[in-house]
Amino acid sequence: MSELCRERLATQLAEAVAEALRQDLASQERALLVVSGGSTPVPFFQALAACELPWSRVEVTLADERWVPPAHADSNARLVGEHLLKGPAAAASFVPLTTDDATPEQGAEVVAERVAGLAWPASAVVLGMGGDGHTASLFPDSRELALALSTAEAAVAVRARSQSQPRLTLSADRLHRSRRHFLHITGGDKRDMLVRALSGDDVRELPIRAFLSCPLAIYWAP
Ligand SMILES: O=C(O)[C@H](O)[C@@H](O)[C@H](O)[C@H](O)COP(=O)(O)O
Repeated sequence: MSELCRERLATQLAEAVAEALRQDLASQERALLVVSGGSTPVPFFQALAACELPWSRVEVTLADERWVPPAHADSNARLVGEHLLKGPAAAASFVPLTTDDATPEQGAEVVAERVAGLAWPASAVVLGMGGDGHTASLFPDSRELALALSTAEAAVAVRARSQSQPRLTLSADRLHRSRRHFLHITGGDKRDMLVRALSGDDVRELPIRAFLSCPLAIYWAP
């Protein structure tokens, strides 16, 4: 049952995001979509790839990335390439968050400049959430969390004990620069975490809270 619910949720989210892009493309030449990685988005990516859009006018980038080569199994760029940028959607302009530098600290400035040049404000930012209340790579156990929550820079290198790889995340400020925000989560544990996040305001404890004070379309299925 939950599988069917999650498929329907993914389709509904894809239709909402496609409509957001269409609305903005009616009045601007290019539109930006920011998506998250992980496992939850896969059916959403597949449903969105099937949507009718002027994909050549759509820019796609990530809310965050693991600092691994694009061909690595853990790469979010690889995930987007395998599930979203297929068929007509392959005409979209994908902007990765990694460079050839050995560390995200070395590559962060170049990535920040690359990201800053996109069609902000985004038409849509689609966030996920981890079981620890993180979103993008804004991790409660990261020493760089305070910086990522406060900087005006577009991208920040982050490391977290809970994560096996260093990361590059868009800053909270940059992720807020969108006309629409969506949160895509599934299952009881994430529902419970969202309830907990909604009942407090300490962003450093649960970074998803940084996005609970703006309009947020929550797409949740069991
Ligand atoms: O790079 C990542 O992993 C994501 O951007 C991350 O923020 C993700 O949205 C959450 O960790 C939820 O991941 P799942 O969908 O796999 O639970």
